[in-house]
Amino acid sequence: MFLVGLTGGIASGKSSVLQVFQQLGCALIDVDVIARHVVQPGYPAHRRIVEAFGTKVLLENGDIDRKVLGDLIFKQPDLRQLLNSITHPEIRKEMMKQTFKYFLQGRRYVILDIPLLFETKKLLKYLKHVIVVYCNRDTQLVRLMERNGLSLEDAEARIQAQLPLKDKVRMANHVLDNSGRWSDTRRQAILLHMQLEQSLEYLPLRLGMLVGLAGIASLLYLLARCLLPSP
Ligand SMILES: Nc1ncnc2c1ncn2[C@@H]1O[C@H](COP(=O)(O)OP(=O)(O)OP(=O)(O)O)[C@@H](O)[C@H]1O
Repeated sequence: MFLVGLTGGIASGKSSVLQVFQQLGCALIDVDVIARHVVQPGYPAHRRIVEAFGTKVLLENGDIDRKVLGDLIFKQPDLRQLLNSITHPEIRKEMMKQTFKYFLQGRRYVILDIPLLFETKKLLKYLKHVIVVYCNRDTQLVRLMERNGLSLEDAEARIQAQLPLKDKVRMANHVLDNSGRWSDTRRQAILLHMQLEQSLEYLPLRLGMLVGLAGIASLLYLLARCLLPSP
């Protein structure tokens, strides 16, 4: 099995593209979903966030108020770092669990949806391929304003807070251009899936695992022969 990162810019079309991969039956790990999961009440990250930021970041039902927390960290990088230091280790643990589950299922590749892959860089070393969902800046701006009901100024500020999409494109192995019609993007995603599914890059890890298991089985057999009395 090998890991494929999927990233892009805000409102560039990552979630839409992921839905195509999902419809094709691909194994997906959605880092945003995990990030929401690990801060639910009762989880260690929830307790540590309340200790660090106070009860003002809580909704009445005890959930984290993502809007309040998001506004807080958007303007203060040191608070963003503090939040990351609480949530990232928990997110990584859950990602490893899900990756292992897919490995046991015999999947050839797994797509990890990591919106800020190039900004944080932490997971890059584990990825065999990186897909960037690109769209030109004007299209991105319009889609973001429409989807989030933002003013031009606010939408620009949010795009500005991320690495420019053009730089991400330069660091990608595969670029899905989502500037045009959705049917074009969908076709690009299907072709890429076929290419990844046919790749033999899943073999080294699978063979390594088989060799490892065969080694352990032989060792157990030899041990049993030495330790058990012969008939
Ligand atoms: N090719 C397309 N044509 C028209 N609209 C599109 C196209 N692709 C995506 N959209 C729309 O653009 C918006 C942003 O797309 P999407 O939510 O998939 O982006 P995203 O990269 O996941 O965003 P974010 O990271 O901000 O959550 C959505 O409203 C989506 O319906």
